[in-house]
Amino acid sequence: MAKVLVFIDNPGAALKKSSLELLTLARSLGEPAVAVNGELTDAVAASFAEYGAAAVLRPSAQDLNDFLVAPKAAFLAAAAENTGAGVVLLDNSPEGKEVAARLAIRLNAGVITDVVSVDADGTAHKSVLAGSYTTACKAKTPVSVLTIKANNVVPEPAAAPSAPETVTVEVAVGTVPAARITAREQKAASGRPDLTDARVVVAGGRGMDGDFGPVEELADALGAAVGASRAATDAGWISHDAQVGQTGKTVSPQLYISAGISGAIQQKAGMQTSKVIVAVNKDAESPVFEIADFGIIGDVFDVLPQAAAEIRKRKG
Ligand SMILES: Cc1cc2nc3c(=O)[nH]c(=O)nc-3n(C[C@H](O)[C@H](O)[C@H](O)COP(=O)(O)OP(=O)(O)OC[C@H]3O[C@@H](n4cnc5c(N)ncnc54)[C@H](O)[C@@H]3O)c2cc1C
Repeated sequence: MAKVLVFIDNPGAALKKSSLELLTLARSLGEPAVAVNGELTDAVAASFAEYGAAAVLRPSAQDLNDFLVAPKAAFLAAAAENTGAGVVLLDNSPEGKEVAARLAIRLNAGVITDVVSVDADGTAHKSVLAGSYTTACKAKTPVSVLTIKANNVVPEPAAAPSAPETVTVEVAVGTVPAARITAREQKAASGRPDLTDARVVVAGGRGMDGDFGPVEELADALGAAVGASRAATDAGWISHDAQVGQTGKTVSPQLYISAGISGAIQQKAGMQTSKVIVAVNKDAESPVFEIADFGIIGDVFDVLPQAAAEIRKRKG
């Protein structure tokens, strides 16, 4: 059976849904093992067993978080060699992609990013050129490194839990050329889900005219993350972190509500793999309606508050 290695970086107190998705995908491709950096809580270890991991690999060095990505790639390369993995799966975050690239160089492996699904034979599917094409691609190398977009796999525990063995992997951090982190500042938490992992995203554009209140109100009614077009972030109405699109974040939620956004190709590039797209725009000719599953021709300042009120009412 093919060996599949999943990289989980600093899982925290409990595994994120995107990590459970990686473990579920790994099981569909072969026998999964997990390389974990950072603290490993009992709850996280229990999830590894629940999701059928055969082994949990830990770095010998405890200070990987003191550096930028290079030592993490070194750890993962050693873990891949230890397990004989033919496929390595990482999340599709900017850091995940950078680790993937460095890992691929170390393993002489093909790397495919922005993957939305993987066939049993290792063929990966992704959309390219600002979402204009969907492609199927397969690495020709013995090892392939894939970064997987969140929200494209339904997390499912294994039929029977495993009893993963714990393996310590030697990582000589001192021999890896790496930049040391000298200071960190915690970002204020919004209380909303992370944009790239969220199951529901409510995004606003220039049509919000400087007032993101209705977007935030609807997002909170739905337990959603808040996104934005570049027009809105460039105008300073909301932080650049919220930008969705070619030069912003790529999201793939179950539901994407687009409010006062025209649907330019650079915006579509970041959200068109969403499962259901609902567009609210007062211009019936707006290109966003070409990709929307449901369209509401109306003013965001009428539609969004009504939707939020109705959702709150139904939630009780
Ligand atoms: C290299 C490059 C990279 C880019 N990267 C990105 C990116 O990552 N993400 C991104 O989003 N853009 C990106 N852009 C910009 C992109 O081309 C568009 O300019 C941008 O997406 C437009 O944002 P918008 O839809 O909010 O604004 P507009 O195109 O101005 O659309 C506003 C929409 O709101 C509607 N509207 C106005 N008032 C209301 C109202 N009261 N109620 C309902 N609807 C209303 C209008 O009918 C219109 O359709 C990039 C551009 C370039 C050149």
